[in-house]
Amino acid sequence: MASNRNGNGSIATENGSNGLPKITTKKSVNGICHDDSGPTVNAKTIDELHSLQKKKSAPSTPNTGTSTPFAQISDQERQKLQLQSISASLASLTRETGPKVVKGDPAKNQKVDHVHHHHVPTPTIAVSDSALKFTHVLYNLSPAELYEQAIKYEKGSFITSNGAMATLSGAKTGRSPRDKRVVKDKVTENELWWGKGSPNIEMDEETFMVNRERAVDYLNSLDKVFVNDQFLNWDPENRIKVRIVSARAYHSLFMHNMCIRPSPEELENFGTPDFTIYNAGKFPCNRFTHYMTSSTSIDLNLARREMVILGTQYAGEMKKGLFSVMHYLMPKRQILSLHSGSNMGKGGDVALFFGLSGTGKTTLSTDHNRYLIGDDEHCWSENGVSNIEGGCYAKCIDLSREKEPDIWNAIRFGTVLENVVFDEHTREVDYSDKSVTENTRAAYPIEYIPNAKLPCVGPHPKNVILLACDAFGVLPPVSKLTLAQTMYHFISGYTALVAGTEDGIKEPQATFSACFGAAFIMLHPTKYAAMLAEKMESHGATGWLVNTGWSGGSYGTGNRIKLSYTRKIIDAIHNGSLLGAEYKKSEIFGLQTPTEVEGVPSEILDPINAWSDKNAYNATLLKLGGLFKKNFETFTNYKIGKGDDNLTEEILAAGPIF
Ligand SMILES: Nc1ncnc2c1ncn2[C@@H]1O[C@H](COP(=O)(O)OP(=O)(O)OP(=O)(O)O)[C@@H](O)[C@H]1O
Ligand SMILES: O=C([O-])CC(=O)C(=O)O
Ligand SMILES: [Ca+2]
Ligand SMILES: [Mn+2]
Repeated sequence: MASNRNGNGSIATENGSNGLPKITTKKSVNGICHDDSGPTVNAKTIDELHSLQKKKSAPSTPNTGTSTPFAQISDQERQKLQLQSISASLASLTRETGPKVVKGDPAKNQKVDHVHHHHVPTPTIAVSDSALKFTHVLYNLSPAELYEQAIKYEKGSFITSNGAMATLSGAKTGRSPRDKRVVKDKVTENELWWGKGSPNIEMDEETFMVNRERAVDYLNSLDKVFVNDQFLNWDPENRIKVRIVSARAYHSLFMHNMCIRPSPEELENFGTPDFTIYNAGKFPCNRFTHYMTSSTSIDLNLARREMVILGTQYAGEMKKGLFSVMHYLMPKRQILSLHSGSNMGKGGDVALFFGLSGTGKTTLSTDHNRYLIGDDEHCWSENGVSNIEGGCYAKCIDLSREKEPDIWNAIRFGTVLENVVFDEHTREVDYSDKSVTENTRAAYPIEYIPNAKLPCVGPHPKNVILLACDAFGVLPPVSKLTLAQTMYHFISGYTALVAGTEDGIKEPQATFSACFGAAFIMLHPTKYAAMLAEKMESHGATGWLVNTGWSGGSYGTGNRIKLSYTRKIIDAIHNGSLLGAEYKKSEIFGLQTPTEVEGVPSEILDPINAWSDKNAYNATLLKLGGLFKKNFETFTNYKIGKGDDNLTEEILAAGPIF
């Protein structure tokens, strides 16, 4: 039983007189007793040990060349300018002083030496508590740092078994389109789309400033705020610099993942942002303020290049708010902004996937056999397509490893998992659980998808796929479109909205949303449609309508078309085989429907065959046709494109006829 550690030479045992091992210690050479002989730690105190654990981040890239305005300045000077810029973002516009802005975590109790504060001698009467206060800025933290912040300070933040960070977005688990307002001024009054059908609900400049000050005051009242400086758009000529000021590590990590991440060098030379978001999250707007109809307000001021968020913590609001900004800025440069996914085949063929929320943009653009350019927001310029974002935002309700392996594997360290339910002990996520919401989401950097195309740009699209999740179950699983039909369906933007993404919608229902994203467009839909028609025509792209919704009956009776069938249909579009298939023309909608698609049962290709009640099918088809017609009435007075009226007339004739 006696143990021997003679190999170490410090303790030897032998049986003593009482039967117990007798402990003898071997005298060491210098007379000092060691309890181990391994290498010792290079610290004399615990504090010293802790300081050894963290080494300074790699210093910013060496200053070579003189091309940048910052090239000649010292590190200290650059830090000062950066802090000055953030301080300017956070400055109150109604008070002359405060808060003082300092970089770093307040919990670390560092000495506040590099304070930036304009030293205007102020009469004592103007001194306020807010002027005396420090706001700590957590600037472009890393995912690991943001995890620690979230877990320490934000209730509902947990690490799941796959390494992702689970968070709760609070009372709002989807966007609030009825609370999104745009400042109507001399310029935007004429430039933007206002009135019926438009997402742009007006507010005035004065009210915007009231809300802005409310958000800034709230953010400054906190011990610390998060600031992200990042980019939008992978097209280097049309890149936009954005700054996001927020109250939560969750929001900072979400935007870290969703926007394009600057390199350390790009961050050094960031300068002044082109657009700033003030996200006050849970802090509500004031119902006594003009225009406010709830405690939530998302306010866009294009002249000031600012957005204010009050009373919602749903992170998608920031992503889609910036998308609206791009829908304004890009068309001014003759660039088309698109609510679409995009991927590219090995041979360089690019496809666009349009569709409203939940129709399959992310699911179908994430394709193991193709390069992912992006899953949700793109630009189409003279040079081809470019992703606006640096990450993906996938729905994860009922997510399965088998059906969506790349998305499944992208959920790991660094990924934000919104509103999912997990086992309290194992921390394994149950993707089928809708207890918090149906709209559970994963936000991950695009490089988490193994075949992401980096940089996220590609040549001109060959196929333009319009996705509709038809809850009526009467649209064919796939049809080939003429250019006029493509425009008709693009302007209509039909789907059966799947529950959850827009706050308050619980059941699928037929929805029309112009350009497959009326909630985000800023100009009249026909402006985007004309640009799309022009681009598709000059680059010879083919339009397709794919129903990712119901077959064999409406929602409730039929079933959603199997994802594996839809994937086969998409494959046949990509590889060109569907272009040469045999087609027949459908009733009412006049859609060209193939009679065969490899890997898909032919009886579902003509939807009537999948319905047992043919009369019900015909009645439902007519009903949907009527809804399309009625929706299109608002567009009949608009002309599309320049020159003659041919395209406009063709588009009007490309809808259902009965
Ligand atoms: N036949 C099908 N085709 C596509 N998606 C399907 C199909 N059947 C079921 N689904 C499911 O529908 C959902 C499609 O959601 P997806 O995230 O792709 O939407 P999205 O168009 O990207 O929306 P958003 O703009 O809100 O991000 C996924 O959960 C997917 O698993
Ligand atoms: O904005 C969101 O919350 C999700 C999304 O992508 C969309 O609705 O199109
Ligand atoms: Ca998506
Ligand atoms: Mn989207």
